[in-house]
Parts: sequence; C-alpha cells; structure tokens
Amino acid sequence: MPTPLLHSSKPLSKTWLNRIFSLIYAVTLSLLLLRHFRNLIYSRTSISVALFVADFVFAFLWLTSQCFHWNPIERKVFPENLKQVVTESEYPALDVLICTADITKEPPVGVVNTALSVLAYEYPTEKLSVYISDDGGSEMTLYAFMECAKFAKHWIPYCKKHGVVDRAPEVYFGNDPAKYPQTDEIKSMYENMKSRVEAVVQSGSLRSDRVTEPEFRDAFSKWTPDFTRRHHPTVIQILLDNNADKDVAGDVMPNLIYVSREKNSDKPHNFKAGALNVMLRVSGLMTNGPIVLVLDCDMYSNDPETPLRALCYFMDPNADPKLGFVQFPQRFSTINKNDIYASEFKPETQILSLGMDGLLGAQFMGTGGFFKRNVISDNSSCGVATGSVQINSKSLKSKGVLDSAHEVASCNYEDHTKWGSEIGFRYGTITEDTYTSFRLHCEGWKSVLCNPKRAAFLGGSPSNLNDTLTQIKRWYMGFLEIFFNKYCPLTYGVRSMNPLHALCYTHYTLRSFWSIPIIVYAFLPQISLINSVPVFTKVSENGFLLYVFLFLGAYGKDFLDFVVFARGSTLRWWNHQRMWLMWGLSSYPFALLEWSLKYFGLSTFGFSVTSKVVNEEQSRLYEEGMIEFGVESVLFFPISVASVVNLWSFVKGVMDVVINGRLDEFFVQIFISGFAVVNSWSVYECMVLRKDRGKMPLKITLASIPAAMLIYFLSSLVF
Ligand SMILES: O=c1ccn([C@@H]2O[C@H](COP(=O)(O)OP(=O)(O)O[C@H]3O[C@H](CO)[C@@H](O)[C@H](O)[C@H]3O)[C@@H](O)[C@H]2O)c(=O)[nH]1
Ligand SMILES: [Mn+2]
Repeated sequence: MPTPLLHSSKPLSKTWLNRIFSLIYAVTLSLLLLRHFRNLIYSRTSISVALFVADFVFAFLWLTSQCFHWNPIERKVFPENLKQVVTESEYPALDVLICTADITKEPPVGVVNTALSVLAYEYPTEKLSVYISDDGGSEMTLYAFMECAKFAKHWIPYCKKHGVVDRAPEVYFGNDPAKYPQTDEIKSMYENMKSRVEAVVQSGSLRSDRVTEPEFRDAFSKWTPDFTRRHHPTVIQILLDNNADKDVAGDVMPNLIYVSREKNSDKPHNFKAGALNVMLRVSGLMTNGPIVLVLDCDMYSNDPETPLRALCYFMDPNADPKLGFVQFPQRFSTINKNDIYASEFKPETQILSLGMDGLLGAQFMGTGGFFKRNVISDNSSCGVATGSVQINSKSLKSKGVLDSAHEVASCNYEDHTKWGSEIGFRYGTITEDTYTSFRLHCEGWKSVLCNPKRAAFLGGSPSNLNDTLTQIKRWYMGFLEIFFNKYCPLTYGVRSMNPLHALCYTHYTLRSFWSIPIIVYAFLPQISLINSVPVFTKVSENGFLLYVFLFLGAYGKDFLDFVVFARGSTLRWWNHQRMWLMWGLSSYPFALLEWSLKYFGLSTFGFSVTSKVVNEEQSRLYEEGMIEFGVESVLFFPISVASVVNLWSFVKGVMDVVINGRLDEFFVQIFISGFAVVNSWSVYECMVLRKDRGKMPLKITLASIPAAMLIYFLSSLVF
C-alpha cells in the first residue's frame, strides 16, 4: 500500500509570467544602462554620474531580486494523514525555546501567554518541554512563570477537554469564548494570575512573602543586591517536571524550565543567538528533543496542531535527509486595516519566501522555525555528552544534570569551541536568523516553508513609525554585517550552494544600498528643477518611453505580485511602497552609516529590542491609521527634508510650465516631484495640520526648512 500523502508542492502558475517579465525588463534595463554609458563617455557631468550610480544600484538589486521570482512554489500539508504513517508513540520529543529579554518592553504576562499556548499543544505531553530564556535576568519573569506553572495545570486540561483552538488565554478570553461549566472559573483564575504578575512587575520588587515554596526561594535568593541584568550568575529553575507534576485531571504535565544564562559585563553575550545556543545546550542535557522549535516571546501559537504539520515533513519516510528545518512565516495579529507601516512584511514573508522555498528553502525568520536538533547543534563535538544523558526525566532535577546545565550556561563555556562559528546559531551579526539559515544552506541543508491558512503563530509588530524605522535599521545593519564577512553570500555563497539562492541572500544583505538611488531620486531631479536645469530626456524623445516602461513595469509587477497573486489590498500595497521610500531615506542610510562607524571601529551597536507595549493614545492613532511621528527621532529628519524639497520643486516646476511652457523638458522631473508629494501627504499633515501626539516635532519641522534652503543654496553654486 502506498504511503498516504503527507505534503505536496507545486510551482506557482505565475512562474512563466515572472520569467518572461524578467527577460523583457532586463533587456530594457540594459538599454538604459547603455544610454548611461554613452552619456558618461560623451557628455559627463556630475549629474549624469549620480544618475548612473543610482540606476546601476537599482539595476543590481533588481537583478538579484529576480532570483526570488524564478521558481516560486507553494506547498500543502496533510496532518490528517500523519497517524496512518507514524503512531503517536513514535513522535519525537519536542523542545520549545522561547526568548525574552526585557520586562519593560516585553511584559511577562505576554511571555506567559506565549508559553501557555505551546504548553497546551496537541502533542503527547510527556514529549513536550518548554524552555524560557530570560536575557533580562529578571526575578519578575521567574515569578510570572511560577504563576504560569500553577495556572497551566488548569489551563491545559481545559483546552484539551473542550478542543480550544486559541490556547493563549489572553486571546481566548478576549474572543468571547463559548461557555462551558468551568469557563468562568478558569477565566477568573487567569485574571487573578495576570493581576498578581502585573502588580509585581509594576511595583518593581518582589516581596518575599509572594514566594512560599521553599524550592523557589532558593532560586530567588540568587538575586542578591549586586545582581544586574548585565552581570549575574546563571539561574535555572525547573518549574514543571514531567515526572512529578500532574494537572488537575491527573495527567502528566509538560516540562517547563526557566533559564537565565550567566552574564558578565566584560564578555560579549551575542544577543539572541547567544541566548539560543545556551538553550540548545541546556535542553540538550535535560530533554534532548530531536526537534527544537524557536519562538520569540510575543509569537504565541495560534493553532495547537502546528507541530503535527512540521512532523509531516520530518516524519515522512521519503523525506530528504538534508532537510534541516521547517519555517512557519511570521504573521501578525496587531496590524491595522491598511497596514500603514507595512509591518506585515508581505513581500518577504509571503512572496519572496516562496521563491527561496523553490530553490533550497525559505530562510529562518527568527521565530516559528522547527529545527532538527542534530542540524543546528552538534552536541558531541562540544563536550555535552548527549548520548549518555539518556533522559528519563527522573534526572531532570538531579544534581548531576543541574550542575552540567549551569556549566553549559556559563559565559565562559563557549571559549575555544565552535559554538557560534560552526555550531548553533551563528554570531557576528544582529540578524542572526538570516545568517544562520544562510550558513546552513551553504552546508547543504535544506528547509521548507509551511504556511497554512490559519496562521501557526501570531505576534505583535511595532505600532509607531519610529519603532518601525528602528527595527528595519537594525535588520539592515545586521544584513551588512553578513555581507561584509568571511562568508559573503556573493563570493562564498555563490560557490557553496545554488547560485540563484545565494543571490537571494545577496539581495537581502545589500538592500540598504537602495538608499543611494532613493536619495538621489528624492533630491537630484528636484534641486535641478528648482534651478531650472533639465536632467532627463524630453517627452518627445525616444528615451522617454524607456523611462515610462521601466517605471510602470516595476510598479506594475510589484502591484500584480502583491495585490493580484498574493491577494493583498491596494491600499496596503500603496502604503508598502510609501514605507519603502521612507525606509530608503531613513532606515537604510542610517543602517549603512552606523554599520560603517562600527566597521571602522568608531562606535558599536546592540540589539535594541522592539517594544511590545503600546499606550492608549498610541494604539488609538494606530487603529485609526494615522501615521505617528511624535518623538524627536533623527530618522525622521531626512524624510521631512525630502518632503519639503519635493513640494518646493513641484510648485516651482508647475509654475515654470504655466509661465514658460517647458513641460516637454521638465515633465519627468515634475512627475517625480509630484509622486513624492503624493507620498509625503501625511508628512505635511503631521507638520502643519495635526495637533495630536503623532504630529511632527516642531524642532524637526523647523530644522528641515533651513536644511532644504541650504541644499538649494549649495546646489545653486554648482549649477
Ligand atoms: O539580547 C537579546 C535580544 C533579543 N532577544 C529576543 O529576541 C527576540 C526578538 O527580538 P525583537 O526585538 O522582538 O526583534 P524583532 O524586531 O521582532 O526581530 C525580528 O528579527 C530578529 C533578527 O534581527 C529575529 O531574531 C526575530 O525573531 C525577528 O522577529 C525577542 O523574543 C527578544 O526577547 C534575546 O533573547 N536577547
Ligand atoms: Mn519581535
């Protein structure tokens, strides 16, 4: 009898369109570059050089991006067939690693919700372990998880008994659930736990009478007066033990373990990658699940059957032995209707990722990745004898296991080992997720993108402009660290794997260079227009059609991909391209700048954790879809200067046309300014009309007008 189908894949129907479009567009683009070369030879000016550089960068990034469109595929999984292929007793143990780092930006109640949602997975409980990594080193987090452990004993049987789908209690009770006899009781239990935790977090201290259990007192006693988040010993606490703890229905509980690795202020801790590697080792000693799921603290499970979907790939008798991980794309629950900050990352998570999936596999997205443990963590070579610690979980609390766990969580443990360079999540960049999957793909591992209709995980995303711009800046700084590294995707990558796949990584890691063309096109045609200098071909010349095709082609294809094929809304698409322009003026150039400063040893940067808290007015503005500037952020400055310059040049250009009738030679410049003005509309509103907290800070508005005038003054000296 043939094995029932566990998964399938097929090429997207638009593949032929992608390929034809790529070819035609490439030819047209070459024509443009040829024109540039001719100009450079026969009539070189600083303007023609700048435009050439801008178009060249555009062309390079466009070319590399076509690799995503060459062979996109879509997959389906059939978890309903799993039981016919493997019995439940054959399921591998699953270790879930959840990272948190900061109680103010990542409130412990939220982390507890994420943990509860996976503790209650539809998975054999005795094979499930959840590890919390607390890089914030906070006793509040430990306290929250003590409470979580108690509540879980009621929550898990409740969810399983009633087949609850939303297993993060906050989401469940927020959705007005069906009423069962225990619902009210469980709800008030949850509310009580939540308010106890919030009270402790808010008060900023843990009175010792809160903790009555003697075994927990030991753990809390580690928080001595000189314990700081940057300098402290390891704290490990087993909160739920598979072998000892039972839920209220008498069934076994999954393991729940709190780990705050040792920190030493003199020693680099490698941010999230460092945290994950400690967790790989600690979990390797304690439960050693062959499958490891990595989650960010805000990414709660939205579907209790998700592990079964992952198993459809891992347990397939015909599975590719090189399969390394299964990635569920990041999806978000907090995005407003028109996604004003493009936080959905639709192109990356829903379009481009399908293209990588058709080559060697999607990249790891930091959260929602199920890894084969032996692919990411080769325990034998680093002193952790996994084979020997055969985990019947009696040993979980044994002195031997706990001592070894403290040892592997200490900050000197990785010295002179291959952790971070050859094993585990890789160091050297703050965008550890992309880098780690790049290295795994280089080593020949493959991955799979699993994107079920109902999101497997849902998380939050920044809900104000500054946080978004900062997040993107951080990613793109990390990308530059990946590119300018020994294992550069363009040189090393192209030799080590499918070159198309390596070019996908090249594209991502060099994206911050988009800032060059975006800045050139945001200022140069405009300043020339203000100075009455034409810089593009006239409407009546042949070259004009080239520009029309290139502009409409790029925007049109992007629209088709986003709106027609990926079923996004037109407004979301528009907002996405607007954000792209904003990133191009702020996040990208600042990423380049800060990365250069670090590269030349002039400064350092860290992982600024994205805030998961929103205050009321902020969330009101976001709900209403109003852009929020508000804070005095240097990231806003170039955006605001560009808006002023474009308005100025647009008005000047239109007047020129009305008075002197020079539409033919100035059309392209006026069009670009007009396009920027339309895109800047909400910026003008924030500068002039709005009075709420989202308005542009007066300082920035006042600074951008003289800045625009200065640019004009300097340019008039050159022209
Ligand atoms: O020193 C650190 C810094 C961060 N984190 C955790 O890392 C996760 C991601 O941090 P967040 O600030 O939420 O990052 P995002 O801006 O959402 O980052 C995206 O990009 C990161 C790579 O830059 C990936 O690690 C994330 O998974 C991905 O969601 C969170 O759970 C943090 O608690 C740590 O554990 N230790
Ligand atoms: Mn996040």
